[in-house]
Amino acid sequence: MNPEDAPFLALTGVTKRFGATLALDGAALRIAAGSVHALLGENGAGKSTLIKILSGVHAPEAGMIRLDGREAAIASPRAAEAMGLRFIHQELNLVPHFDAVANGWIGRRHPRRGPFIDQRAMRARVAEVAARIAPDLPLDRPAKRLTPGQRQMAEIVRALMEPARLVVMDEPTSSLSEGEAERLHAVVRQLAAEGTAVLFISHRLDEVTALCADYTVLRNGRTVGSGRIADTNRDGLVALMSGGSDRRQDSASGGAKYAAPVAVADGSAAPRLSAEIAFGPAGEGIAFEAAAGEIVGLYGLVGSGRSSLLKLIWGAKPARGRISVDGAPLKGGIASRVARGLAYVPEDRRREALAAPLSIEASLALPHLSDFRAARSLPVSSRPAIRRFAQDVARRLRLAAASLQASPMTLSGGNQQKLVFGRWLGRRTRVMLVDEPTRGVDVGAKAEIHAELRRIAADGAAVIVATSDIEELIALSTRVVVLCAGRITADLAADAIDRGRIVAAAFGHAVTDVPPKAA
Ligand SMILES: Nc1ncnc2c1ncn2[C@@H]1O[C@H](COP(=O)(O)OP(=O)(O)OP(=O)(O)O)[C@@H](O)[C@H]1O
Repeated sequence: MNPEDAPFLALTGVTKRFGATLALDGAALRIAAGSVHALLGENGAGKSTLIKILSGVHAPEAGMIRLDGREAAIASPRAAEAMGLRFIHQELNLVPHFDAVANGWIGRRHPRRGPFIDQRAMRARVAEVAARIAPDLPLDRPAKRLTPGQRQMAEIVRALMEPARLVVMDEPTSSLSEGEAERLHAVVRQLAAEGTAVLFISHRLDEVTALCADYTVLRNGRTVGSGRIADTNRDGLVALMSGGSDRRQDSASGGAKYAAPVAVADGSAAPRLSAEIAFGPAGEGIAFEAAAGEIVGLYGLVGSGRSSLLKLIWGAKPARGRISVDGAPLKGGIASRVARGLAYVPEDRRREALAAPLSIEASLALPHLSDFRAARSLPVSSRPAIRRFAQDVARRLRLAAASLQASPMTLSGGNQQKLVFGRWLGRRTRVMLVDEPTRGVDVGAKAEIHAELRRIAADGAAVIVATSDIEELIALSTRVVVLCAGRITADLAADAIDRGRIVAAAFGHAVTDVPPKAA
């Protein structure tokens, strides 16, 4: 930020402790009016905690907040709202059954006509805001039937119903397709041009350097750098975030040795995984295969079926048809699939993976407790074995946790993602199904998760990764399968993987598997 840009909002010396964890340790943040400001830091650095202090959810133990140069107390979310501060959280807060109009008016005084609520005035106000930033948003459709990109827009419309001075967006593009993310970037630029500051949290450094004017980096709860994006670059930001440590090398040395509950390759010629199942809107069917050692990237727009396909193979949804591993059909539910060497990392880590009231340690061991039997014949698990496993996973993925006995809910978002992934490390896996493996995960941990996936494939598993991050898809996959409305529209071998083909296929254009033309 230029010295001449007087910050309209300045936080200094902000400190916040959760039990033994010092989440913020004298952090500072200065935001200029109308600036797009990036808040950066590794998982657990304190970004969400700082946001929650700004939004009046947490009270800091020390520090000062100044608004327009005057000390301000943000005692509650309502106080933050009154100051013109708006928050768009990672887990969106729309009521699923309400449309954009009803959602826009939640918590506000509805316009009245005599004793009645004036529905027409309600709609007109929301339509007026939407016309500025999201003219295509269907205002009368329930939030649950909107795409993730439309839901983001509905949230932003709601945030702008009253004049806003700052809109805070916590990883807003992590579940958006490329086109939707570009649309959101355009809205961010427009807000800034109109004088509204945007505080933008993202682990995608390419988008940060393209979109943001200023940055602040947090590490271990402290502000370790801030300035103009134009005066730095990606490497400079990564060095600030990590403190200069090269985590990739560290993680490569880890190698867990646990009981191998599943016999590996039996030498049969059958593909590691094959599925011929009813699929698609009319149940027309899909045929999908993956070989040992492959990393198959699954790509598709929202509604294409990539997450459903993984759930069917995993057994979380009943499938009609035949799914085989090494030529032998899968029978039974999830437990028998785990015993056959399947592993699954779900997209929605909160709902599907972290709901149980368990410690981090127990939650890591949960999907395959029988691996930790005290003795083969005893149906009880060995706590020391679980502890050793948890400690090793925490070390390999650099899980930032005050204690492995704490609840997973005390972990930062990115560290929760490491937990649901880390569950499957050190096991002999035949088929690894992963949905959005690095959503919300910082750059260093992303490289570690990719390295683990490559190692799992090299050990003989078929790895299938659904991702909406096209850079990740291209970097990680040895083959790319694109789905559109429940049909496979492209199956690209390694030398045919190409961004243009992938995007065309995602929109339903059939693409043939030909190698790209030489330049
Ligand atoms: N309610 C809580 N109880 C205990 N510890 C917490 C709580 N909320 C956050 N923490 C801890 O505070 C630290 C900072 O977490 P925070 O969520 O602010 O990180 P973050 O920078 O937003 O990370 P991410 O990029 O993963 O979202 C972490 O060590 C986290 O485990």
